[in-house]
This record gives sequence, structure tokens and C-alpha cells, in this order.
Amino acid sequence: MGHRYYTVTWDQLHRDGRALAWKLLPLGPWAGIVAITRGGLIPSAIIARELDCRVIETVSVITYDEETRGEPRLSKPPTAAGSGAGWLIVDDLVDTGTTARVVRALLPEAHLATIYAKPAGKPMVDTYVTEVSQDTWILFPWDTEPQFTPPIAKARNGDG
Ligand SMILES: O=P(O)(O)OC[C@H]1O[C@H](OP(=O)(O)OP(=O)(O)O)[C@H](O)[C@@H]1O
Ligand SMILES: O=c1[nH]c(=O)c2nc[nH]c2[nH]1
Ligand SMILES: [Mg+2]
Repeated sequence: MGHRYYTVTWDQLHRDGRALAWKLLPLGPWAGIVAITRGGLIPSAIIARELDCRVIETVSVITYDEETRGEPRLSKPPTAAGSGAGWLIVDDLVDTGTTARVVRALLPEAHLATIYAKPAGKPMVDTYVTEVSQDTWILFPWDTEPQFTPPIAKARNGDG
């Protein structure tokens, strides 16, 4: 796919999630969080805990099959957030901004926050923590597991 990988551990995700909560705290109070499933679920839990928010609603937009992007399909609309006024939409990242655009159209008055952002999606986000380049694929801890890696000296022989 011609991209590099950026591996995010549970520790780092927790730290970055809390950094996002620090940015969002002064922008509240929040009526509740709308988590974009599934990637936004764990970030939403971290942020809800830090912001002392107990209301979490979900919206489901299906855009990707693994690393291949298709047409966005709304599979579960939010039911409790009205126009989105006072609500916080949370996702793990914006890439092309396609998912965020669909959810923003549903909740035009909500504040949209992600932990990570790529340049193409950045204009769709109100608050984020870390930017990565467009050709970076972020590997989240729920999509990965620790495994053996060969010594550098041996790996070098393979692909220069
Ligand atoms: O800005 P975009 O180009 O739309 O990409 C970002 C979206 O893609 C991923 O979700 P995905 O569709 O893979 O579903 P998942 O959250 O269930 O893994 C990620 O969690 C974001 O929601
Ligand atoms: O796990 C993921 N990492 C990414 O970088 C990405 N971009 C869109 N969807 C994504 N999912
Ligand atoms: Mg997602």
C-alpha cells in the first residue's frame, strides 16, 4: 500500500486520550459524547472518565474494509443528540475526513474531536492531539499484538 506504520501502544493511547481530555475540558460542559464506532469507543471511554461524563451515544459509519476505503454507509444514526449542540463527537482519528464529514452532517452543532489527525482530514476536526503524515497508517492496540521481530543485523540482509 506504500505507507509506513505508526504503532500506538495501550499506554500511549491512554496518554494521548488524556491529553485530548485536557484540551476538551475548558470547552465544556458537555451534554454527552457521541462515539463513532468502533474506533471511537475506547477513546470515548477514556475521555468520558476524565471529563466526568456518563452519557455516551453511538453512531456507526462504515467506510473501510481493513485498509481499503469504500463509500461511507450510515449503519446506525445517533438517536439522543439532536442537532449536536453541547455534544462531543469522538473518534480515534481522521484520515481523509470522509467519516467525520458524514457524522458532522448528522450533528452540525457538535464539537468533533479525535486523538490523531492526517492532513486531509484535519479541516473536519475541531480538536485533536497528534498529527501524522497522510502516508502513515496508524496501528491501534486493539488491531495488533506483540510478536517476535528479528535482530536488526538479520533483517537488514533481507530488504536492505
Ligand atoms: O477519515 P476517514 O478516511 O473516514 O478515516 C477515519 C475513519 O476510519 C476508521 O474507521 P473504520 O471505517 O475503519 O471503522 P472502525 O472504526 O470500525 O474500525 C477510523 O476509526 C475512522 O473512523
Ligand atoms: O487503523 C487505522 N489506521 C489508520 O491510519 C486509518 N485511516 C483510516 N482508517 C484507519 N484505521
Ligand atoms: Mg472508525
